[in-house]
Amino acid sequence: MRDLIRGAREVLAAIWRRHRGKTIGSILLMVAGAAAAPLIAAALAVMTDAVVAGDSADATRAGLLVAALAVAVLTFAHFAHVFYFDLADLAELDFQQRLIGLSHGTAGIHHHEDAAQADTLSVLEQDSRQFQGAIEALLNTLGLLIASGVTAVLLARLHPVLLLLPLAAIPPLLCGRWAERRIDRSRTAAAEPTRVALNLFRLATSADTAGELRVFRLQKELRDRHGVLWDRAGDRLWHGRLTGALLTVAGQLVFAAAYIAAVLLVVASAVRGDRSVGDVVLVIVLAAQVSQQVTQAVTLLETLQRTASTYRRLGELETFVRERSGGPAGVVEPPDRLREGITFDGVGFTYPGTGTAVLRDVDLTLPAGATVAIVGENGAGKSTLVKLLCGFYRPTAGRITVDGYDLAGLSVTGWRERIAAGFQDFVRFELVARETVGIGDLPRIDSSDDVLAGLGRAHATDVLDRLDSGLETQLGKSWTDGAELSGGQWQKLALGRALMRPRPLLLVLDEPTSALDPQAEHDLFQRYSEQSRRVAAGNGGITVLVSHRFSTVRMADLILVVSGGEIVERGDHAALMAARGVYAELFGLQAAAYR
Ligand SMILES: Nc1ncnc2c1ncn2[C@@H]1O[C@H](COP(=O)(O)OP(=O)(O)OP(=O)(O)O)[C@@H](O)[C@H]1O
Repeated sequence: MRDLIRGAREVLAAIWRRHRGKTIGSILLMVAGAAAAPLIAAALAVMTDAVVAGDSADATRAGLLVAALAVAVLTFAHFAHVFYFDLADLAELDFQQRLIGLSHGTAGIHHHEDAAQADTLSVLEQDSRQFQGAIEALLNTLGLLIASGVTAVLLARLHPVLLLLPLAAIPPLLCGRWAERRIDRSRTAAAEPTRVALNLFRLATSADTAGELRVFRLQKELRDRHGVLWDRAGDRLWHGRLTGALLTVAGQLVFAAAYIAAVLLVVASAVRGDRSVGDVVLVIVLAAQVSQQVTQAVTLLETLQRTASTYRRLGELETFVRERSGGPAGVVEPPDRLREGITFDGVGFTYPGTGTAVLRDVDLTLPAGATVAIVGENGAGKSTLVKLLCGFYRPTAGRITVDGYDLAGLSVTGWRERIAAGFQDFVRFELVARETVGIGDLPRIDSSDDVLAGLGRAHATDVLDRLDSGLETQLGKSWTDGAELSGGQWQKLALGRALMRPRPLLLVLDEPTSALDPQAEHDLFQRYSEQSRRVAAGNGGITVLVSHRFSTVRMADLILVVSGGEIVERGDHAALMAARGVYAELFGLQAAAYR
């Protein structure tokens, strides 16, 4: 029950936040329409008695009242629906914006990498389409309460025992709630196979995968796996829905028995002459309305229960995100320039939900103004170091300090404003080219000069030569006239985006040039590091580059070799070569391969 009230409160609060006038208007229409319905029964009874008594004036007046009430019910309901559609859109907008905030408005990304929370997010995404029904259900419930009140008064006037009739509504209500809970459990159980099946579907229908799927002849395999998962999800849903339907029917049967008893009670007393014909009409119509009200209540409660589950899930996810954020949000503004650098002090890290530390006892300083390269085998922990630097996760041991300030205590927004990053799995934002690059520094997105400067720093202005309208060209296959780019071209734009901010305190480049050829990558970083040294002399900014290409890495001021979650070697190229350790060996192997 608490869940139900919370769900109803959340929906009402959402529409109230978005549009008070429409919320009030829809409630008034609903109340008026709801009260009119049972009054029709009373007016019908008066009309019947007037007809039986041969009083044509009274019969006409009552008849006109019946007509007026019927018109009111129909028109109010119609206008109320217009409001529902609008309010449902507003509630959906409110919910989706909360979901976006939860999904990407947080400092950390742990909820995206936890399977259970990913399931919850996927169910919530689907649930965000249900507000049409939720708003209607909520307002209809308010109307139903009023209609039931008026009906109860009319029934009590006929015979006090008839007041028990709504009590017979309790079994169907309870059964309806049990049914909804059962269905909800089956939806949760089906969430994982549904999510994986949808991922497979996207994989099997995406243009990006077309080549590999053909070469490896994966079409049948994917279709089979997709089918198996879909069947598994379907089975779980089917059992839930079937049990739910059986429970609902059982509850309805109890009410049907009570309905028949109520009508028989008044008919018997009318036969004895204790009641008028109008009373019989009244009880038949009212009992039918009670039946309708009960059926409606069950359906409404099911819908409200579903809405309540949606908000419960949203609340659980919010709690998860809050609790796993690793402590209170930092408030200290980061410095405008770095004097000392960024220091890792005994840093260890274990991904949530796993038992193995992927970083152990990392002690290191990234000096202000330096270009730092991180190398190491796959899975060594390079990207994890980067994620900690960006503040996506907090260390599970030790701390990271920025000029002596604990990174965990720095304002997330402030830190994000002072860093820039380019990742290997960059996003192909299908916007116009200027925006695709410009979103790297939102306040300057409209400045073509600034966007060109970012592209210049990334040595990526040549991508524009292929675009009909230059910076204003719409990019992406989703648009009819959108220009499609090669993987390397998309990556160059992503690099331009990463370099939009001219003076970041920390620039992280996690294999951002993997789609470029080694020579192009080498040339790019040669020129980039010259520029960045000039900029770094001003604000002490640090560039961190993760790369597997030693020809690029060698120009860094400091090279870190990561292995098994530890820094096993550190120094510049000359020092590491002289040490004849892992770095020297790997450098020698790669150089020989290119010879
Ligand atoms: N979200 C995650 N949840 C659990 N474990 C993870 C997660 N991401 C990475 N790992 C594990 O952490 C370890 C380090 O991964 P990381 O991505 O930091 O390696 P990397 O050095 O960047 O590798 P690569 O060169 O392949 O990109 C790996 O063993 C990986 O399986």
